[in-house]
Amino acid sequence: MLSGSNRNDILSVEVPLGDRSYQIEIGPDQIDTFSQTVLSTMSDLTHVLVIADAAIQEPWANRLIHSLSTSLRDDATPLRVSSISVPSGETSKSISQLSELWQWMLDSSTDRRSVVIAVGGGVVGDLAGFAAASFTRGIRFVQVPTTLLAMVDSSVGGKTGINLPTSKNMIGAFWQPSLVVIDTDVLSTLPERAYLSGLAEVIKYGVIDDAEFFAWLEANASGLVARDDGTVRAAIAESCQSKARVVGEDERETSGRRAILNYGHTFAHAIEATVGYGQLLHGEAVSIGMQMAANMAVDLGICEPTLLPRQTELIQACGLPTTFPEANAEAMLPVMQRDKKVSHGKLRFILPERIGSVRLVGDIDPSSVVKAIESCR
Ligand SMILES: NC(=O)c1ccc[n+]([C@@H]2O[C@H](COP(=O)([O-])OP(=O)(O)OC[C@H]3O[C@@H](n4cnc5c(N)ncnc54)[C@H](O)[C@@H]3O)[C@@H](O)[C@H]2O)c1
Ligand SMILES: O=C(O)C(=O)C[C@@H](O)[C@H](O)[C@H](O)COP(=O)(O)O
Ligand SMILES: [Zn+2]
Repeated sequence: MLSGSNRNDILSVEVPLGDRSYQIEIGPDQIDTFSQTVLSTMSDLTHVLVIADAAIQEPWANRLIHSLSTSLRDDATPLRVSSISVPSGETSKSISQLSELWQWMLDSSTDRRSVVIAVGGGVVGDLAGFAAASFTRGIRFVQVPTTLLAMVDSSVGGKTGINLPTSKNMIGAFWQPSLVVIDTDVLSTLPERAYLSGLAEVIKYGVIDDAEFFAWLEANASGLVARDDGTVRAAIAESCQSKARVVGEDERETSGRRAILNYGHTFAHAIEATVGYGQLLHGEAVSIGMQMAANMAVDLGICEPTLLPRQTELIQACGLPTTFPEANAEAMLPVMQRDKKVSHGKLRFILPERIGSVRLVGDIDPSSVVKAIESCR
């Protein structure tokens, strides 16, 4: 773990994807020197398109834009910088918002050498990433995540996209960023609820992939909730390492390995869609979804008995929900039928066997699904 490192250290994690490999730079004080980092990765850069969450335009996006517009390239010419802000919240992952971005990109004379810079949480990262993936069939993009959730999960791995009214992330593309810059200082303005939401995906890595990390989280939950600097950076680095490893093994979720990152998500996405996007934050829905999945695994007799109480205790210690009284199995089931893991019309779930190990389980009777949902009401 990284807990002993100096505050000013920048830690680099590589996402290993052959000639599309990229770095994740993790550490403080990176916004004001952002242009140097980008130009050292993309020396041919002439035009950047900054797409930012409206809530963080001031101060973070404006500081990053200042860094870009005041720097010169090797040949002493300035970068051309265009910028736009996107309304905060899940409802911006929509076709109408995407369409606005496409028009703006066209009006800004975007060409194949332009680069999109996504500055925000998972909403802006997914939306701007898909705008980059689709405009002129794909231009480069850089992720600058500003929520904990985006730092530990959504900015890494290249899943980009938007929602349909009843289906999360149903339209999108695998489109890898060229670089991910995680400036941990930006977390200082993140509201409590959004911060805690990110801890759900951190806990997920412990359950799916790393029992030692899970035990570390149990021992450090209070430091994480209190945003202790070293503890937070260690959790981000460990999470990025887990995600980079899994994505490197199965970039497009074809072998089944990457599907483990979907632990709790079949339930979570159905909750988000049925209660209305934005009512619950993604991480809150994932916490409840992981509880439903663990209950299902216990019910099917495939799960070691201490997992559920340990997972419950850690989720609660991180200030996240473990129950959801409004969960409506009747409404959720048809939405779950459109989950991307459905195969031959059958639902498949990532279920835990023990802390640090999960597997993809198919052919589950709908009555077990209903029981799992009701176990968390
Ligand atoms: N692509 C992937 O692999 C992947 C992985 C996980 C989640 N996701 C997606 O990510 C989305 C959730 O992301 P999120 O939790 O970051 O939500 P979000 O992007 O909606 O951000 C949460 C809130 O924090 C605000 N905010 C962002 N940064 C801030 C800062 N530094 N200071 C103050 N306020 C700030 C935003 O305005 C918003 O209100 C969901 O759509 C989910 O489906 C995608
Ligand atoms: O990167 C992945 O793979 C994930 O599944 C990460 C999830 O945390 C994330 O919420 C993702 O957007 C879900 O993707 P989907 O394919 O189930 O829509
Ligand atoms: Zn998720």
